[in-house]
Amino acid sequence: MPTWWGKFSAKEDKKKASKESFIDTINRKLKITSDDKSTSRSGGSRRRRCDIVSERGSLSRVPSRSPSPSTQVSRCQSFVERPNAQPLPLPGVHNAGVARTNSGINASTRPGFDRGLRPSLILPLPKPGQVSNKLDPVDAEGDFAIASITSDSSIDSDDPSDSRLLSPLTSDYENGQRTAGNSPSGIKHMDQLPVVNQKNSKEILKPSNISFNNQYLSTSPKRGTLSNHMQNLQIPQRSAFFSAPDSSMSSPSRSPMRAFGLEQVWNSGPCTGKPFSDIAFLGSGQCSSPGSGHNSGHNSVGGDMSGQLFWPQSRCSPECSPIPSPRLTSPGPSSRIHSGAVTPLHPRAAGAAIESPKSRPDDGKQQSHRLPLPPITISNTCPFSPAYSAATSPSLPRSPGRAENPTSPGTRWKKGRLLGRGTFGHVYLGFNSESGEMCAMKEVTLFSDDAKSKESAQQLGQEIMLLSRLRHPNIVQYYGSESVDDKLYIYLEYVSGGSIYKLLQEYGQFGESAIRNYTQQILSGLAYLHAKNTVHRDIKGANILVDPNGRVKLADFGMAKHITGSSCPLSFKGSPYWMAPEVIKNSNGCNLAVDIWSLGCTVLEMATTKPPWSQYEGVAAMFKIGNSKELPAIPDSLSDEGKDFIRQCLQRNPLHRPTAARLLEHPFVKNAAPLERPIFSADTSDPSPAVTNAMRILV
Ligand SMILES: Nc1ncnc2c1ncn2[C@@H]1O[C@H](COP(=O)(O)OP(=O)(O)OP(=O)(O)O)[C@@H](O)[C@H]1O
Repeated sequence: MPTWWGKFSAKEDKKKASKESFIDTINRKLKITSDDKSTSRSGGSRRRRCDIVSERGSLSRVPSRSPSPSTQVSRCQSFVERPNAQPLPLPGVHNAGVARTNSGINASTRPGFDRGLRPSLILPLPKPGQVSNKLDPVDAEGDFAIASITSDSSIDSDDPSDSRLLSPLTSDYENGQRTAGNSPSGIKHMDQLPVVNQKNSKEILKPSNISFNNQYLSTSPKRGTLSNHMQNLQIPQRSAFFSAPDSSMSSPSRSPMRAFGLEQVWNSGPCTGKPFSDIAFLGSGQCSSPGSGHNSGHNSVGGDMSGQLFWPQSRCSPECSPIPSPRLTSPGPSSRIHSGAVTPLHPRAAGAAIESPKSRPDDGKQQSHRLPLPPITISNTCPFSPAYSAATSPSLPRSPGRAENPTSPGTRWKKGRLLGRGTFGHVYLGFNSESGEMCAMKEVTLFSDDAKSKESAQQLGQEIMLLSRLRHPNIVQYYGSESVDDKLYIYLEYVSGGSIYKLLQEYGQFGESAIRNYTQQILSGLAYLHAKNTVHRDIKGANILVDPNGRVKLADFGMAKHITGSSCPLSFKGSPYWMAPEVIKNSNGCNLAVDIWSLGCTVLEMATTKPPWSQYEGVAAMFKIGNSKELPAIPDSLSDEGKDFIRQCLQRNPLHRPTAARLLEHPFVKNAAPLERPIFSADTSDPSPAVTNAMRILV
């Protein structure tokens, strides 16, 4: 006769079996080594010291940060790329340790998986001659573009194939890109990027000798010219140890939500109460505001899932927020899941960190490639003006042919205040004193003695590779890059309004009109991207920037991937709350459709300030996304069109999700009214109603 206990046990067993099944799925995907973890932890504290120094040297206001007991950082990790997976612990086993707050439990004291997760995969550093006989520009480029050691999809690194896929919209920008050139004056190709010196593990990266497994890469869209551009940059062959986003070696990234490993899942808050971690990669800032547009990078909590799978309970202002860093309290929405080791602070880190943010000394330059000139602003930049044309880019890199000011690039762009911190480094405002123009300078410090740095270099290379091929008003424009000492600078279009995430934190949820408009612009960017067979894989509020005119720009292409097949094995990448179920479950699907799911989450984020299922934490959230058949709650305040749009995006079967181009026809975005912005007439005899009203009040 069954007892109450027997019934309870049966029920529990059933639940457990369900969880185990889900966990097994994750387990197959996530395989990380404890070595990485310990490295990351030890690196974390050092990283903090570095940041302190760095922040002192910066003119930017820097948010105060409390010490984080957790230092583990990880980067996106594909499950399938971890051949030596450790078995996942069952959720129930560790639930006792679940805590949302910073418990102070650190890696060394945390019981459980650390001991069980012995390093099972130690990837060797590349040897100088390792792949010298495998030089294949196509593959090399592909490696950079795919950055996946497991993907079946081949990389179509040249754009001719892309052009065949271009929509009319795409073509406009593609043409623009080609006529203007991918390499505006002074823009540094990948072949000019710093090279990881593999000969001496202690040696700082020198621009002249960066090599990624002796393969070369060029951002040039023309393969035929690769050889002419590949003097310096060498990239890893496929499956080499530093295939950035998909590599089994985690990136030093700080952004927590992009990638994660099993260990992180189970050592995360829900399981252990482990607080959020910092990332120890030099140059990667300790942002305090998750996803905030300024000085926060986005949130980037370190790699542990505790930092990745908690929705922030408190919000921080973008700069110098008095609120404790979300790293300590929550991972922030833009966190990516990470796995693997954290780069320890390089001995030279402090020196590098204390440099003046005001300007870069020219005498330290290893290379003096001509920098791209600041963008030329052209008229009609307001996307909401009736005359706005999608084919009109607000800013274009100057013509490569311009010969003015052939001096060192450092004399043109001066590093200004800190705009934000991301996975790979700090983003500063760049100012050209000659022209008065601005850009966003992403600064990354590269060291050769750390696998994560190398992986970061590769991932940045991928981002550069992808971005340099894109030209669209709703995608942040890449201007170029250069190396200075052991730093790599990437120059991007400056988008001053910050991220959607930051705006949501500061001003609350958006009205439907703004949501429609922003969604329409995001979709335009996605339709362009998808037409080029490129999937962003990290669409979320924190990665979408807004300029003062309300123009929306997709940013942060560190997770993006160019695919040629109709589908390829999905990598476990992204930010969990925005991650499509098929990604969590690692089932086959249409890769491009993962962005559509994330877009649906982002629409919900704009409407509620939070992504769906943010009420769940850690594994529970992933379980919900991956296994539940439910739709997340859609606010009643949204119109029926809005609700339908979200439902279309959040279809669990990726094949059922409409394409971005199709969604542009959805009434929710098709009927989007341009945001009103009063344009004052120069004729003072006819003041606008707003001015009249203000004068009336004053009188
Ligand atoms: N073009 C830009 N204009 C203005 N601010 C920017 C720009 N690019 C980045 N930022 C700021 O810097 C922060 C970090 O940038 P970004 O997200 O590109 O870095 P990342 O290292 O790729 O981040 P992640 O941690 O998501 O990988 C952003 O949140 C934003 O605040």
